[in-house]
Order: sequence, then structure tokens, then C-alpha cells
Amino acid sequence: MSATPTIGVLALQGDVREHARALERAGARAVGVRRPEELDAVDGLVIPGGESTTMWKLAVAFEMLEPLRKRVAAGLPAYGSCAGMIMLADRIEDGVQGQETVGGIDMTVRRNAFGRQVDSFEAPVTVDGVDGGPFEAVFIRAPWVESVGASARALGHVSQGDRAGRIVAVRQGGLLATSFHPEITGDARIHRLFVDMVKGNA
Ligand SMILES: NC(=O)CC[C@H](N)C(=O)O
Repeated sequence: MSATPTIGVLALQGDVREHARALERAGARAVGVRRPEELDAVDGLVIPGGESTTMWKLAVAFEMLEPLRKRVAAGLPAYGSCAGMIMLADRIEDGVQGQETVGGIDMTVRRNAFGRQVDSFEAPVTVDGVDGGPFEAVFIRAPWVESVGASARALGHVSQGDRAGRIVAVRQGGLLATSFHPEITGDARIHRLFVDMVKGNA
């Protein structure tokens, strides 16, 4: 791989452009991915925030769900924010009837978990291994992680307030997921971590 990895952003639905910009800021080349063959041309993949039920239906319609599952299972590094976190979860709660995911991370994620209380809010989040203090994390109808299986590791928790302790960032090998949206706050640390993971440096 060259010093500048090529990272795809799954461009079926969601905040694709914001992730592409954040990846470029973090030192990667970003490309949109819509077709199975485009998956073979990337060193890593971001699944953006958006709406996981729509993303799932579009992935089925574009015949992307199986190719995504295969590539992720074969070790393609991937990072999902919010709806993307749901897509990377092996198990979901409060999905719509029949809702499927790409999977890969041994965790159970509850859809719209924070959204039941309030649609969108900010809270400080500490992420293990990321220096520079807590994230001012933005949550938009966000999931939280109910439980993390033996293969995955909880990396980040809400550090203050009535949701303190909730798991909102998880890693399993080359897979990373956050409930919040670093792509919209201009804090490139999560994208830098992911770029380092893609390069094999983290
Ligand atoms: N901001 C988001 O990505 C929201 C996720 C959305 N609630 C879902 O279920 O997919």
C-alpha cells in the first residue's frame, strides 16, 4: 500500500461527503463505493451515518450486502459511524422487521437508543488510545452498544451526564464503530485512528 491509502465511503445513503472530507484531512484518498467491483479497489471502507434501514434496503437492491459481508469477513478494515455502527454490528435490537446488517463486530447495538430520550445531543466521550482529551461527541438518533462480546473491545464511553458509562465506541481487529459523528465536528482524531488501522500502524 502507498503512504496514502485509498479508503472507500459506502455511498448508498448518508453523510458520505462529510466522511470523505474527514478522511482527506486524516491523510487518505477518499472514493465513493456503490458497486461490488469498487470494493476491490479500496484499502479500507467507511460506512457513514444516515439511516440503517434505508442503507440495508439499498445494499440489497444494489447487490452489495453479500459482497460487503464477504470483504469485511475477509479482513477489509472498516469504520462505521452511527447508522454505520449498526451496519457493522453482529446483532441489533429495535431494528425493523427483517433488518439485516453486514456484521463483523461481536456486539449488540440498540437502534435509536438515545433518540428515545432526545433526538440529538452532545456529550464528552473518552476513547482509549486517542490522546488530546475527550471528544465533544455529537449523537443524532444514535444507537448505543448494549453489550460487547468476547471478540470485541469497548473503546469509548460517555464520560458525564445521565448517560455516563454508555459504550459508544468499539473496536474488533480492523473494525471500528462509533455511535457519534466525528465527521461533522471537524475533529479528525477518529479518522486518523482509522487511517492508521488501515496502514497497519494501530
Ligand atoms: N445519525 C444516524 O446515523 C442515525 C441512525 C439511525 N437512527 C438508524 O437507525 O440507522
